Amino acid sequence: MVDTLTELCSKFAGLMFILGTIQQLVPHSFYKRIKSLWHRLENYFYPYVQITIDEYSNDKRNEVYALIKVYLGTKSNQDAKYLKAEMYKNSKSLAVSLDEGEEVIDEFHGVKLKWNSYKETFPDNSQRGRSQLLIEKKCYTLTFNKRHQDMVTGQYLKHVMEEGKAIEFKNKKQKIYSNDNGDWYWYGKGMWRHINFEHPATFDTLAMDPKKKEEIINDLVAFSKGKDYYSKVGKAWKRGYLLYGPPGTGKSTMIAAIANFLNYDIYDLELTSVKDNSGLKKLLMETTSKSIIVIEDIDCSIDLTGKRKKKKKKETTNTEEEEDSESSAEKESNNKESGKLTLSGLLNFIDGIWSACGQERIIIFTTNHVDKLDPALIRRGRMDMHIEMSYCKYEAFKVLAKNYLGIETHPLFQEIQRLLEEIDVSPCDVAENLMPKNASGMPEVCLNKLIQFFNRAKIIQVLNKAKKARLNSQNKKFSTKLVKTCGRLKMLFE
Ligand SMILES: Nc1ncnc2c1ncn2[C@@H]1O[C@H](COP(=O)(O)OP(=O)(O)OP(=O)(O)O)[C@@H](O)[C@H]1O
Ligand SMILES: [Mg+2]
Repeated sequence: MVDTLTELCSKFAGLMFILGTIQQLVPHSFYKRIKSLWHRLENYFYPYVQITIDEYSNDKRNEVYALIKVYLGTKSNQDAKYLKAEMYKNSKSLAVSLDEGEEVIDEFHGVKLKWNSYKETFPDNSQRGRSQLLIEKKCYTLTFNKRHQDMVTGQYLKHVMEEGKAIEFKNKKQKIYSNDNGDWYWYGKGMWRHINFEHPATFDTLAMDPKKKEEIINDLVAFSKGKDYYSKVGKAWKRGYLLYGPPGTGKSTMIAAIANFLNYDIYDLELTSVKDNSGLKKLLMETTSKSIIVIEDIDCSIDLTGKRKKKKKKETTNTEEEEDSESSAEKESNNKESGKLTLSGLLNFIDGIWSACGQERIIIFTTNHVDKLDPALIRRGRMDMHIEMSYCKYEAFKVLAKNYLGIETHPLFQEIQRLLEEIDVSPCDVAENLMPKNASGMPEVCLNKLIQFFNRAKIIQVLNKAKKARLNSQNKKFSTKLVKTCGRLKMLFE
């Protein structure tokens, strides 16, 4: 097909020249007839249209050209002989593209489309007098049959752009941003500074109940594919997750796993560095789509409950929904009066009208004390999914054993399972004990070390319970003795 096309092109270029000559020799009416006949012939013999996409348009890099380049890089493997490989600054992997002079045939809905890559060089006339420089002009051409013009301009080019964007997004290096500007080694201007995000956590390495994990993954997939759904129901395309649980249970690790799963950037929002509500709004406006905004340890970041508590005292009969929304006048006076960050400012940040200034965003709060948080902050709709990160149970232990020791079963697993049912230990502690100190005797050595750790933890937990029980004891003399004994025993085991 391609050879025939090229041949036809050169023949018709010759015929165009003949037509030009005829125009000068014959009367105008006769020429018009010839021309109309010519068009019919042309459509019959050469029914093709060509679209050219230049690398630069109005002296600016043409984004369409860049996306086509990315798209054709994935199509070129079968047809083209000469390819180029380049490493871009913010890309995770090498980008392959068509070399100049190459061509690729793409197929869309059964229609064949021909792409060509060209490069022209010509002298730069603006540099008169000096040794002349050469200017390079690159472009792609897309050639297809005229009868598919609507499909190509309506659907195919849109498809190329979307695919190009998706490939570009998959290859981009993730970044983590911070508003804590005290750290000089972060890059960038404006309110956020960034560095590359290279955390290795994934859902495969995250130790937790497999059912819960699957539920979270499904939720994330539904969210990332939910563009049409969100616009259909009229909701801003964002989702809130509250991660709560004791220290070392994997809340921060989960955030890294989510970011890696979706390939999103992270905005680590340090509330103590935010001056006031308008500062928070500005920060929000500087975040991009496809990102995760994280507020870690929300319970101890800042005292956000004061104002609301006062308000709650005033109101006795309102519903929760009414409690959430302060009247705008009251809000304004609150902000002006204090000139600082308030709970209503944070609520507006999460789901006020400004929160829709970017799309496809996830907001995550983490806390060790979920009961300390203002209910308005974490109500469903704001924090859509509440995820408890709990102490390590047997299923989670198996994931850690696989990650750290590369084993899926072992005779000592039974003992470990029994102990895990009796004690509360964080995955962080289990992981620490599974880390081999040297290569000898693995994995036996590590598992035995873990069992010892569990036994110690069990005794400490029993002693702690006994200590607490003293409070309820009527016999003061006995309880004081018990506390002393517990304290001594605890010291032996810690
Ligand atoms: N569920 C888990 N799966 C895999 N590794 C975990 C898990 N929980 C903890 N770890 C390990 O323990 C370390 C600490 O975990 P992490 O920082 O995620 O805990 P956290 O819940 O955020 O704790 P904190 O409440 O103190 O912030 C991690 O580096 C990771 O190696
Ligand atoms: Mg953490």
